[in-house]
Amino acid sequence: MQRSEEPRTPPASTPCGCMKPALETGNILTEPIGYIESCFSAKNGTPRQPTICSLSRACLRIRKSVFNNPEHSVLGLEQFSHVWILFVFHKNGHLSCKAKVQPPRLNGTKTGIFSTRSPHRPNAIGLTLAKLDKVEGGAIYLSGVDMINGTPVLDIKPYIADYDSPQDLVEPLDELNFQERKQREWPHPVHTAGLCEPQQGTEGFRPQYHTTEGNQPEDQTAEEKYLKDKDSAEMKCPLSKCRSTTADCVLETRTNQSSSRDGGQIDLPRPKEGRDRLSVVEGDATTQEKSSETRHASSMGVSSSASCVPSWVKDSPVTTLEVRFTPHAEMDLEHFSSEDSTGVNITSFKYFRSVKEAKCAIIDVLAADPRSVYRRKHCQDRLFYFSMDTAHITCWFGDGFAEVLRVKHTDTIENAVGQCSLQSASP
Ligand SMILES: C[S@@+](CC[C@H](N)C(=O)[O-])C[C@H]1O[C@@H](n2cnc3c(N)ncnc32)[C@H](O)[C@@H]1O
Repeated sequence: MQRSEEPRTPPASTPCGCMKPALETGNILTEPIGYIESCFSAKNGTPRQPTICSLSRACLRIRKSVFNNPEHSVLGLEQFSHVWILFVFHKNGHLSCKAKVQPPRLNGTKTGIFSTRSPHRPNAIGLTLAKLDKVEGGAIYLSGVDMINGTPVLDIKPYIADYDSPQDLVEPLDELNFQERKQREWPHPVHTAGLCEPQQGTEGFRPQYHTTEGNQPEDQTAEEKYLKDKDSAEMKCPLSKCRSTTADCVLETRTNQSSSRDGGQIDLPRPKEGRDRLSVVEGDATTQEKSSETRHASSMGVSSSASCVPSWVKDSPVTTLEVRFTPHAEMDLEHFSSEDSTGVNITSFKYFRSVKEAKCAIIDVLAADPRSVYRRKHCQDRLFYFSMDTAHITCWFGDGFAEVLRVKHTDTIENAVGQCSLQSASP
């Protein structure tokens, strides 16, 4: 990482001479709330994002050193379907990072670190949205993860679509809107009271297009927010194809979330009530507010509640691969399943529930091409190995496909390695 003129750690004392507590300077000593137990033992072959492999499972046990009664800390969490996980990329190998990186999806082209999800960042912190399968005591069972076994977890937070997900997914910014956004002048700095405010840099500036009218989510009642969001979602969606589906999406989200909220402070209307309510609100909304919102949205090319991504994320130059299994590999996989004395089918997997699941997970991982850019470009003829659960997979890549050659139990691999080292150690 390059050194800048500024000290890396902000001074601990303020202009008035008083000492700033570590928290105020952004220096916090973290303590993992737990460590991930996951089906991935190494970085190689671990999905780059949680959405790649929905069958990748993990468990997080809240440590007793953090809370005497870990189960108290996860009370109510079971009512949510997904959770954000903040974790440390503890296997980065080094703490350095570069300002520009080559994300695998860009296949060699560089872009700024902060426009990527690269693990090699100034603070090696990862963020994953995982599916919450169940909560048992102080243990949280997850699926759709991209973290390796032993990953230290700093925090978990419930995923709340209303807060965390812009409702309308739109196409990438077209060139015209992109240029317009680049040239757009930012408003004057917003000065906040207090002696200890940041003095320089872009802190304190707010891009206009992020400013929304009215209250922040936390200040609103659930109903206000429901009605406003619903209203604006319908109004702002710039794509006609979104327009027809937005209402149902929004209602669906709320239907799904209503059970979770019943346990909390927020009480949302039931779907039917929601629909009835909707028509009333549409009539209530002031034309003035609507038109200014619409104008603002169209000047940006996107609505203020919409999200957009660059085309390299959406349509990566790296193609999805076809995944094949040799007959040998198919046979290997079958060996993971057997019948116990009572005729019940059992598997020797820890996380997968069947051979079929394991096969699906392997396909998901390989279809996304898990190779690094370097490997993709310079080591095409080399075998690729990775582990998932108790399976050690050997494969190779051809033009547009990946072929699984062998699937062995990790125990047999470890035994073989152990025997080799014993042999080489013997005189
Ligand atoms: C591209 S990162 C994305 C992680 C997270 N979803 C994010 O956006 O911050 C995912 C990759 O990080 C690597 N990884 C996972 N757990 C790690 C750990 N504990 N230490 C270092 N690298 C890790 C794996 O190679 C995985 O493919």
